Amino acid sequence: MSRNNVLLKVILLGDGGVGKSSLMNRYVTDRFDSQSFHTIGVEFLNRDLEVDGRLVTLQIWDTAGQERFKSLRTPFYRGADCCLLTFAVNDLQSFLNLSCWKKEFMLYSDVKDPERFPFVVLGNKVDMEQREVGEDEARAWCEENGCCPYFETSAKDDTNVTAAFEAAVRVVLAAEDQIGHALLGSTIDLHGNHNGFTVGLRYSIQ
Ligand SMILES: Nc1nc2c(ncn2[C@@H]2O[C@H](COP(=O)(O)OP(=O)(O)OP(=O)(O)O)[C@@H](O)[C@H]2O)c(=O)[nH]1
Ligand SMILES: [Mg+2]
Repeated sequence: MSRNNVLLKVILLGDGGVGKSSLMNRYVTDRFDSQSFHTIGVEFLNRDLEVDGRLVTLQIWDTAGQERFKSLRTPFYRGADCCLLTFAVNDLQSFLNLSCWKKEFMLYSDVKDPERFPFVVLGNKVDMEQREVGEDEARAWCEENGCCPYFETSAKDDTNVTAAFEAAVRVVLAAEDQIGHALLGSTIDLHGNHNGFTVGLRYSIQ
């Protein structure tokens, strides 16, 4: 891949257990683990892709959703190009908490243009029969919050996972085309073996 790739940082936020790590792992490694581990701190993985003829390295930052790890995740919000607000459709509280996640992101990310910052909302675990959040309800929240794109996903069944990450790329590229944001390929070496890292550990969800 050319050295002039665009490097985009997207960050997954949402309550513990909604499936952030599972979505990232499904997208990057095409695997799903039903016995997942809570994330502690942050992890990231890179995936190269082509969207609408543009080569992109998507750097996906996966954060710990549990409240007690707040101080470990917030330092990594800066520099994000898009925020993927995630809830689980079978967990009403995780949906109600989307506003808190958005606020936390805005507080710590220090984005230059808060009104225009791109968010994408993911309603995960659509494979589950017991829903607590309807699609209409979720879409209404997105409408009221900057008309952000909404995707109903399943990391387990691989439903809409690629579509959601590609949508994140599209909204960032569209916004950057408008403001002439700098390409980062010349400042970061993406050609080594540094395809991801972990800050912290994981532990088993009981
Ligand atoms: N049925 C179903 N289960 C899922 C799905 N995505 C994740 N899970 C399960 O939900 C649990 C939590 O998933 P994680 O990906 O670890 O959740 P997380 O949001 O990363 O949680 P934290 O790291 O604590 O913030 C695990 O048991 C996963 O296997 C999905 O789409 N469908
Ligand atoms: Mg996790």
